[in-house]
Amino acid sequence: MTAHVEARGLVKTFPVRGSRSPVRAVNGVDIVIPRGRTLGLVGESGSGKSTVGRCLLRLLEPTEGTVRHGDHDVLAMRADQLRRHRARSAMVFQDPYESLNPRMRIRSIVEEPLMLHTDLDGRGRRQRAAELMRMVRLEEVHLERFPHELSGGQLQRIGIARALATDPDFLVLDEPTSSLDLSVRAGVLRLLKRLQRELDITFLFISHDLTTVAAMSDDVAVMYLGTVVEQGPASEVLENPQHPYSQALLSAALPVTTGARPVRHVLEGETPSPVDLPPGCPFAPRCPLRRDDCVTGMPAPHAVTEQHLAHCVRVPEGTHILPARAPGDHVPAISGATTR
Ligand SMILES: Nc1ncnc2c1ncn2[C@@H]1O[C@H](COP(=O)(O)OP(=O)(O)OP(=O)(O)O)[C@@H](O)[C@H]1O
Repeated sequence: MTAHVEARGLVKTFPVRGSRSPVRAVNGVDIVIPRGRTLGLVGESGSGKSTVGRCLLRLLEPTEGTVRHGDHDVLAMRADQLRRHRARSAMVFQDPYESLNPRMRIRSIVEEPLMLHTDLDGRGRRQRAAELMRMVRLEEVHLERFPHELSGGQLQRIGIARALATDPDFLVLDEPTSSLDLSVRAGVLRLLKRLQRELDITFLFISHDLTTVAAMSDDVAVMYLGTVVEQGPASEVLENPQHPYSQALLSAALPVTTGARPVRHVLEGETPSPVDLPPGCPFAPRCPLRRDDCVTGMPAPHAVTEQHLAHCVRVPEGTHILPARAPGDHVPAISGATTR
């Protein structure tokens, strides 16, 4: 399938005060999302997921690489082209109480992107705001309220309405349900799915919650320390992870209710600092299957199936499966992997 949104060789560094080495938050990421599909981006906290999302929207300026959206080379756009292009994409943030201005009425929050990116007059904006409220299944009367008068679930629907205001065809959803009560999460996820289907929107769906990612995603990419270590169809990556890091991440998040006793893989040590990246495979220092050639260069992607890539030198040889641990072994604390 042809890409609707695509990044190649994406790198983003941030300067560190008092150090000559920058943080390499994203270190050479390739991503492809076909039109109307969802790529789930998973990985522990600090692995670079949000930075990738912001670079795709050019809310952050990538240090290296290319980003394409539709027919456009996003990074080549001048300021005026970029301003027009911004109407075609948007971001939904984790916490709507933080991301939406508490001093603005909901109407102003929803209509602001229309002011910035369209020529609609006051009447046109009011009509669009009313339409957006219907799309996110909220009553119009909420437009006259302030954020603190709405529940978390209602407010995230406002965040979605605002993101959809200019009729974008690409959304970055950065943990869109993590701050919500369990009881309202499913409703917001169903809403997102319906809107995606009806409006043919492409999603990058960032989440710690692997259950949610499984429910939402067509494809999944697993990030570790600024790189994608594995990506492919969601069912293959989540049910049959190949990269040792993906195996550990997913095993830490196995639902405890499944029949067989889940095998959980222990990872020793801490994730290295993105200021001082290890040579070769970023996971090598913690990988139980590490060998000498893991540190000599970044492993080339190996095609497990046509669409399923794993960046591990052992995968082509079939020696990449982590050994099972004895029952009662310590359960690893891989931050960010949950089944909440
Ligand atoms: N503006 C910034 N300045 C300096 N370092 C940054 C900045 N933004 C992100 N980083 C660093 O880049 C790395 C990746 O961060 P990022 O937020 O993209 O990860 P993440 O996977 O989205 O994490 P989380 O799940 O906690 O949001 C981290 O080490 C983070 O500290």
